[in-house]
Amino acid sequence: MRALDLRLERAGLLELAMEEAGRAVADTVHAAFPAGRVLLLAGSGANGGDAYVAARHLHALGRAVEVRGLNARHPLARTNRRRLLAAGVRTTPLAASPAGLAALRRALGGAAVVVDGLLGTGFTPPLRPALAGVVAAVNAAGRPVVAIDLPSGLDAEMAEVSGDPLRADHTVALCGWKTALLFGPAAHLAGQVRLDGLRLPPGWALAEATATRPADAEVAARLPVRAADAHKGTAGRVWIVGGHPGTVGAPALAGVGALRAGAGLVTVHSAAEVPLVMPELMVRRHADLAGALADTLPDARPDALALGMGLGPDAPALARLVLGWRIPTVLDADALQPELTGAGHDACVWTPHPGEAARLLGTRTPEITRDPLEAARALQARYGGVVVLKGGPSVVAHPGGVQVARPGHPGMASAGMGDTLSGVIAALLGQGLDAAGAALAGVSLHARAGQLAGAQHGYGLSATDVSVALGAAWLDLSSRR
Ligand SMILES: NC(=O)C1=CN([C@@H]2O[C@H](COP(=O)(O)OP(=O)(O)OC[C@H]3O[C@@H](n4cnc5c(N)ncnc54)[C@H](OP(=O)(O)O)[C@@H]3O)[C@@H](O)[C@H]2O)[C@@H](O)CC1
Ligand SMILES: Nc1ncnc2c1ncn2[C@@H]1O[C@H](COP(=O)(O)OP(=O)(O)O)[C@@H](O)[C@H]1O
Repeated sequence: MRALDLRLERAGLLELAMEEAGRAVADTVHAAFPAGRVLLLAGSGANGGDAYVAARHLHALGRAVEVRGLNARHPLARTNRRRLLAAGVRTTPLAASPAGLAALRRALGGAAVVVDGLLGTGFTPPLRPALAGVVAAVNAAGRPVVAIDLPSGLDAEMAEVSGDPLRADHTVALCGWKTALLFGPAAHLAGQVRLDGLRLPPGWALAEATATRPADAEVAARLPVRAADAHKGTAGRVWIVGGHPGTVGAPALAGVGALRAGAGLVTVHSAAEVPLVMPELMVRRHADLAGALADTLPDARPDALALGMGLGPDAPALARLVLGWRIPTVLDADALQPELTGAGHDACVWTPHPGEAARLLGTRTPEITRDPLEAARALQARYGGVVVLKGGPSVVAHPGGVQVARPGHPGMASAGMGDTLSGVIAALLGQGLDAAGAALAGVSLHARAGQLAGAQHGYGLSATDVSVALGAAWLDLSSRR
C-alpha cells in the first residue's frame, strides 16, 4: 500500500477520497458526453472502486449506466459495489472468456461513452492476457473513453509504453500528476487530462504525485519586477560564451534570447566571427578566448553568463574556469560533458536535452526519455546546481524537488530553440532570480512564447520567432500573478 493510501486510511479519508474521485469522473463524463448510455468497466482494485462510485453518481444524474466488473478485491471496491446495488444498479461480471468478450463487445456497441476503471496506479506491467483481451475489445470498439486516474495498462511511473494499453480521450487524474500523464509516448494515450485534487487537505496530493506542475500564478510570482528608475546596468549584465567556426548562430540566438528576456546588457564572447543578428547585442571576438576569460578581473565579470552554445571542444575547460567564478551560470550544449561531474554550484543551471542527458549520465537516450523525472533527479544529484532536462515538457530538478513546466508547441522541435532558452535563463539569473527560479520561469516563458509564436507559424516556427514572442509571453504570464 502506498504512502498516501496509508495516510488517508489512518485519517479515515480513503473512503471520502474515493467518493470524490467517483464524483469527479461522473462530472467529467456528464459534461463531455451529456447523452446516451455510459458503460463503466471496473477492475478489482481501488480504481474499480472509483468506477462504482462514478456509476452511482451518474445514475443519480439520471444517466443510463451499465457496469461490468471483475471480482472486487479492494474492500472499498466491494463497499461501493454494494452501495451501487442499493441505489438500484445491477453490475455484470466482466469475463475474458470468448462468451464474456462477445457480451462486452455488444455492450460497447450500445455505449455512448466508456469509463475505464480497470487499472490505475496499482498496475504492474505486463498486462495479463485476460485483461489484455478486454482492453483490446475496448480499443477496437472506437467508442470515446474516459479513463480514471490513467488509462489501463500504463505504468504510472513510466513515460514509455509496453504492450497495448487502453487509449483514452479524457483522463481524470486523481490527486497528483503521474509520469505517464506528463510525457510522451504514454501521455499520448491519455487524451485530455484533467487533474482533480479530491478536496484533500492541502499538500497531501504531493504524496500521490510523481511530480508537481506549478500553476501559472506560481511561475508569475517569480518573474522580476523592475523599479521605474531601472537602467541597463541594473537590469542584468549577461555574457554569452559560445561559437566555433560552423556553429556561430548558436551564441547569437542565445544573445537574442537574453535581450528579449529583459537583460540590460548582453555581450557575446566568441573565438569565432558571430553574426550581429541584432544590433543591440555586443559581440567580442577573441583570438584567445580562454586567455581573455582567465584575465577578466572580478569586477569586470557579468551578473550572469551562459556558456557552451556552439562552443566546440574547449567548452568543458572554459566551463570549469567560469564555474570557479561562482557567479550565476547556465551550462548548455558543448559544456555538458561528464568530466564536469560534481562541478556545479548553487547558482548554476545545466540545460541538457535527452541526448546530452544520456551523455552526462553515461547511458542511452531511451533510458532518459522513459523516466525523465528520475533522469533529472539523477543529473541534479551528480552535477549539482539546478538541472533543466529539456523536452515537451521540460523538467526542472533542484535540491528542493522536481517540477514539470507546461509544454510549449510542437513547432519548437527545430534547431536553435535550446540556444534561445539558455539566453533566457541567463537573463533571469542576471535580473536576480535564484537558479531554481530562473530555470522554472525561463522554461515557462520559453514554452509560452513557443505557444504564442507557434499559433502564428505552426511547424515553421523558428527560434527567432520564439525570441520575438518572449515579451508577449512575459506580459501574459505576469498578468496571472
Ligand atoms: N491514493 C489515493 O489517494 C486514491 C486512489 N484512488 C484510486 O486507487 C487507484 C489505485 O488502486 P489500487 O492500488 O487498488 O490499484 P488498481 O490500479 O486499482 O489495481 C489493482 C489491481 O490490479 C491488478 N493488476 C495489477 N497488475 C496487473 C497486471 N499486470 N495485469 C492485470 N491485472 C493487474 C491486481 O490484481 P490482482 O493481482 O489482485 O489479481 C490488483 O488487484 C488509483 O489509480 C485511483 O484510481 C482513488 O480511490 C482516490 C484516492
Ligand atoms: N515538441 C516540443 N514541445 C515543446 N517544446 C519543445 C518541443 N521540442 C523541443 N522543445 C523545446 O525546444 C528546445 C530544444 O532544445 P535543444 O534540443 O537544445 O535545441 P538546440 O540545441 O537546437 O538549440 C527545448 O527547450 C525544448 O524544451
